[in-house]
Amino acid sequence: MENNAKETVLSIRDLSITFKTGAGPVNAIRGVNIDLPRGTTLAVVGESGSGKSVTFKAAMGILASNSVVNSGSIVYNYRHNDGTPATVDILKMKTRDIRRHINGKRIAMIFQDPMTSLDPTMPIGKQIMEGMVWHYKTPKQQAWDKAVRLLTEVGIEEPEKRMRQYPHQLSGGMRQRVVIAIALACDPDVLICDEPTTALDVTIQAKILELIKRIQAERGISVIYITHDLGVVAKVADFVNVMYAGRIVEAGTIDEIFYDPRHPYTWGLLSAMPDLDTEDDRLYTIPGSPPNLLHPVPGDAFAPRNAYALNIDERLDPPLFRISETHYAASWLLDERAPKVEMPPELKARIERMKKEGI
Ligand SMILES: Nc1ncnc2c1ncn2[C@@H]1O[C@H](COP(=O)(O)OP(=O)(O)OP(=O)(O)O)[C@@H](O)[C@H]1O
Repeated sequence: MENNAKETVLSIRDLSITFKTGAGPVNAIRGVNIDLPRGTTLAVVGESGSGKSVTFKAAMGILASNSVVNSGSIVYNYRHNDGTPATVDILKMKTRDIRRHINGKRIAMIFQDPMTSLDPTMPIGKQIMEGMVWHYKTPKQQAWDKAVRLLTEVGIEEPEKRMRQYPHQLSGGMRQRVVIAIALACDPDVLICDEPTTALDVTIQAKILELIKRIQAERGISVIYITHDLGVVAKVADFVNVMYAGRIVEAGTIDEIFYDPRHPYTWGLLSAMPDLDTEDDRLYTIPGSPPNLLHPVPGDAFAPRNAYALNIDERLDPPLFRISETHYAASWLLDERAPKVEMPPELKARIERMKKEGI
């Protein structure tokens, strides 16, 4: 979690966001810290409603109009065209400027349902060219040629023909490839993928994950995956941040999170994951549901669902305890005064198996 400006492309600090609703303010993001090391893939994982999407929508200047950013910074380290390094706090920028200079140009986002991010009335080629023309005033022929190259890069055959087609003429997997081509059009250095494969069947899902992985390696870009699916995380991530009720509760490298998880919520997620080979054999489902963030959360938000909760959890939210330079978890179980608690034996056995066979 240490912030090294030289190596970190995106650094979110103390982010707090509230939504104004008829029922009162919803405290959706409650002090989030996330670092994205340059050239790596970071997965942000957690149940629905934990705040994964909202966090990164803030970085894109696309928060809903009833949102209020109470505090925090989103520091983005980039390079000008001539290679000189620059730093900007995105949260200090006007929304208009984020859309002009950041969104779709330096940081691009892919959403889960390609049908909602593609315009059904516009040919595919034009949709890929749009960003280049808007951000860089790229001449039309040049933009066309680049769009054809991008379609080839994302694995679409007969790209010239596809350029003139409409989204409904393509399969779901192809449409997601087009969405990726659009995201790459301005050569971003950060790609945010929000559940990019949930709408796809398993075989196509695997192909899209492979594609994003190849693009990440070839272009050397930094990638953020937002997902509730640890199976996806296992396939793509270098680093993992586990999110619960608007906070990061555990952060570490892929090996630290899968082989040495420390937070009972991470234990729950890993136990609830279907076996990576057999696709079934869930050990456990986390009981209950996340708290309603309309109300203040006293103490640790996970305590009511946590079989290992301590008395202190009801009163005080745990800080992030440091396990290694890259591994942190917010659980009072890590306090030196806490009783020694081990993860459930079934999970331990599963982890031992994963260690032997690879994640
Ligand atoms: N415009 C809004 N008005 C009120 N509440 C909102 C708004 N947008 C998001 N929220 C709330 O913020 C919280 C975080 O939502 P977010 O979409 O980031 O969750 P998520 O972890 O990405 O979940 P999912 O996987 O379902 O997308 C949720 O409780 C959600 O209801």
